[in-house]
Amino acid sequence: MTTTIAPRAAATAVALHGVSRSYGRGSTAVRAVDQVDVEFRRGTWTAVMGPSGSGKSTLLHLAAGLERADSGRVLLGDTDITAARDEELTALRRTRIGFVFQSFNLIGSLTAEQNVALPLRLARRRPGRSEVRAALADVGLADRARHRPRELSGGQQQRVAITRAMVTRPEVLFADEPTGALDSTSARTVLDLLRAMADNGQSIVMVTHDPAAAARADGVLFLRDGRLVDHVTGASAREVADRLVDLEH
Ligand SMILES: Nc1ncnc2c1ncn2[C@@H]1O[C@H](COP(=O)(O)OP(=O)(O)OP(=O)(O)O)[C@@H](O)[C@H]1O
Repeated sequence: MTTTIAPRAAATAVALHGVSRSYGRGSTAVRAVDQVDVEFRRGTWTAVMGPSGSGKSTLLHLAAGLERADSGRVLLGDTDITAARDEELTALRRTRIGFVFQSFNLIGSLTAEQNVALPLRLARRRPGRSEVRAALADVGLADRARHRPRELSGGQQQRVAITRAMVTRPEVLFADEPTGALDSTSARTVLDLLRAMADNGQSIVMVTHDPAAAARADGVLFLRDGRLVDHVTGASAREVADRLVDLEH
């Protein structure tokens, strides 16, 4: 009989070890992320919060391989992405990572289904229309497949953007303020979708300013001045808001 022991890294979707990133030089240098150690566990949804300029977006970009660390190591599963060459990083971002933005970043001249099919085309896969339609139907947009972004509400556009990010079945979905441009009803629809995805085992890392959004995640990390200062699980929106106010003073 063979016993398979899962490697330790299998439980970790993304890990940052001693990661730092500065911008500028000399007296104007800013240490946006300062010696951060964190592990994002597979199948969990983590919110990243902190005052403005605390390094949230930089941390997200480093974890997603959109920016390179000055020092330290970033591991996606057991792949050290800090050691990856540019073309490896590009390939990895196309296949193993999904990213959604506050401003949706859909291509205005393409329909919803063409936007969703794009990552498959970039990964040189011929997208089947039924696969794309089914993915849109899963997020309640079966009847919007032929619409262009300007013909969709903000919440619908963000659901298309999430579907596009997920179509390659990435190991981790990164989201930078995914509800920042939405009214509260649309925001709730998007958060419900992210919650359902996490409940299905999707790893999600999300930057947000909204305590109500953070409270939907499994855990919340708090940054201040580029450093990780706290981690809470099971906190209510009020508790998250209170913690944030503490950090801003
Ligand atoms: N490309 C850049 N060039 C120079 N400085 C930068 C750059 N990107 C970020 N910074 C600086 O790094 C620090 C962290 O920025 P970052 O955008 O990561 O913070 P944040 O917590 O996401 O902020 P916000 O909540 O306002 O979006 C800030 O002081 C910012 O001015």
